[in-house]
Formats: sequence, C-alpha cells, structure tokens
Amino acid sequence: MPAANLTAQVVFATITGNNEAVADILVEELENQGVSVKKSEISQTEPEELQDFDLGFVVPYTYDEGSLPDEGLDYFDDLADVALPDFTYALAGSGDTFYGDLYCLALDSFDEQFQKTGAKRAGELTRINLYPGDQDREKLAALVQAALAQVQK
Ligand SMILES: Cc1cc2nc3c(=O)[nH]c(=O)nc-3n(C[C@H](O)[C@H](O)[C@H](O)COP(=O)(O)O)c2cc1C
Repeated sequence: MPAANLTAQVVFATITGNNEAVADILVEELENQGVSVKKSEISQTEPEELQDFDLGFVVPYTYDEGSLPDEGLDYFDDLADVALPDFTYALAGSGDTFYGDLYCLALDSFDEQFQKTGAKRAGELTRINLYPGDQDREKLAALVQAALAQVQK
C-alpha cells in the first residue's frame, strides 16, 4: 500500500509544550511521507478512534514518580478494552533524564496497555529529553519509517 493511502492519529499530552513539539515532528514526518494525519489532545480523544486509522502514535509526558498524565487516565484505562488486532502503534515522549529510572516511564505503561489490545508496536520506545532537538528529529523520523514499514508488510 503506498503511504499516500495511509492514515494516522497522533495523540499527545502536554503541560509545558515539549510533547506537543514531539507530536508536531511526528505529524510533519508522516505528512512528508504522504500520510493523512489527525493530531489529537489526549483528554479530547477516545481510544476507539484508533480503529479509524491505519497507524497510531501516543506521545505522553511523564509526571510525579513516573506517573501518567492525569488528563490521560481515562484514555489509558479505556484503551485496554479496545480491540486493535494487528494494528500498528508507536510510542514517543518527552521526559527528563534527571528522573533516572523513572525517565519517560509513561511510555512503558502505554506499551503494556497497548499489548492488551492485540496491537503490535513498531520501533522502540522513543524517549526524548525535554524539548526535541535535531537528533531527536532523526529518531522520530526513524520511528515513522519503522511504523510505515510495519503497516505496509
Ligand atoms: C513535578 C514534575 C515531575 C516530573 N516527573 C518526571 C518523571 O517521573 N519522569 C520523567 O521522565 N520526567 C518527569 N518530569 C519531567 C517532564 O516529563 C518533562 O519536563 C517533560 O518534557 C514535560 O513535557 P511537556 O512539556 O509536554 O509537559 C517531571 C516534571 C515535573 C515538573
């Protein structure tokens, strides 16, 4: 399937803007590949919406002691009950390396939750320290390529 016929949803959570910047890079990289993209703030999004797309990206921040975004808790809980057999998802997010083992832990939590849906992850959990820089853009471009390769298999 040419990428031009594919659709993707990019769901993000942010307080200070770093994760929206990550989401914007993903949107740009996807659109550069001809994918139609819908960007959506997590508290305004139902996980069932993923069923309307070929690919899903979730971009959460991590807060106190490795916690999920508060405003994303409903989305997170409801995600476990959505059937996404063979759906391709990918995860990226900004945290702060200062937090050591808790660095970007929300990505690990979302990965576990997605496993319950039957969806398959593309690429690695893409952890970004604070605001995304040039190297992060390269990592995010690679993540998009991995997701497109998986969905086009
Ligand atoms: C009170 C507080 C707790 C935080 N806890 C974590 C954490 O456990 N792990 C982590 O990686 N980052 C943590 N961070 C850092 C944020 O995740 C990081 O600043 C991120 O870039 C914020 O994303 P946003 O700009 O999209 O809101 C914390 C930040 C604050 C203010």
